[in-house]
Amino acid sequence: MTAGETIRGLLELTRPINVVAASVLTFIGAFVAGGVAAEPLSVTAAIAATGFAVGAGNAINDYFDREIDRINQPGRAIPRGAVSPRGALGFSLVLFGGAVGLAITLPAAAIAIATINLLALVAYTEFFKGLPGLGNALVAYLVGSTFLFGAAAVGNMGPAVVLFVLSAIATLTREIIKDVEDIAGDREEGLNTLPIAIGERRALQIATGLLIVAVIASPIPYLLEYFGIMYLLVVVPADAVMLYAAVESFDDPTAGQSHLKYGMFLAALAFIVGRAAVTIPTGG
Ligand SMILES: CC(C)=CCC/C(C)=C/CC/C(C)=C/CC/C(C)=C/COC[C@H](O)COP(=O)(O)O
Ligand SMILES: CC(C)=CCC/C(C)=C/CC/C(C)=C/CC/C(C)=C/COP(=O)(O)OP(=O)(O)O
Ligand SMILES: [Mg+2]
Repeated sequence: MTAGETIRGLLELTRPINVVAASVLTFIGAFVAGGVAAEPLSVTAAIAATGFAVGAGNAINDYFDREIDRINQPGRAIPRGAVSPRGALGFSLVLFGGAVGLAITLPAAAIAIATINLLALVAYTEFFKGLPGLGNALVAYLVGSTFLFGAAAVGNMGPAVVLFVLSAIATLTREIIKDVEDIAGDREEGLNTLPIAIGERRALQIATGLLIVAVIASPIPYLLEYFGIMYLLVVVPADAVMLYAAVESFDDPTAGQSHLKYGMFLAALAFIVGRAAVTIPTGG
């Protein structure tokens, strides 16, 4: 294995797209709280802390999942031999250290969220992933919490709560679909995920029902005047993509979970566009 292949493998472990996406969500949390200009250093530290934390969480997940991934995802960095298990674990611990070093510079509420999240990231794969729905709910909380984390960094968490709920529900839907996709390896490893516990079709029905709730609730940020009409013009297509992806997952969970992620990214863009177009003063 060359040094270049190892470095590429380490980068892959972080899942850079997720690192960037989650960091953007943290920025959005601070942005909708109206505090980016007032607290640029805190916002920067929060964004960087999120990036380190997500990279660390993904890397340690692949470390703990290395046997499952030999079945489910043999092309990943550890199963294909680009990074050793010990190397992946050590890399994740360095990234966790970076997240802690940045998070402790933030206000108390942000430190509290980061502490909960960092502990959850370490505990997820070993203790929660194999519990029907609980592991999915924990990842959903983690994704949603990025909005709260960014808002807490600037001291105004109100507007971020709605974004927390919408993104957590959509993520819960996607996590259930991903468990349907991974059912073979998860069953081999004795994990009791939701599709294994209640059946694939029932799990997909629950996932789709949850997403419908989130889609119905998606106009709320506009109705609460957090976002302007531009938000609706972008979130409605995002809702359509997410609903299509959920229905698609009944026949093709791999395509469904992938397209659902695109819809979620478009919804995140709707949050940015919706807020940017608004001059409504934020409270607090
Ligand atoms: C109805 C409505 C308006 C919903 C809002 C949807 C929204 C904005 C969701 C945010 C989702 C997002 C952009 C998450 C960032 C990426 C991330 C950290 C995802 C969590 O990763 C866990 C996942 O299991 C990793 O697997 P994979 O994505 O396949 O690498
Ligand atoms: C705001 C702070 C301090 C932290 C944010 C933490 C966030 C947003 C985490 C996002 C969710 C995440 C990266 C979870 C890590 C574990 C993970 C990758 C779960 C999903 O993995 P599996 O269920 O094993 O499925 P795959 O590995 O096949 O994707
Ligand atoms: Mg995994």
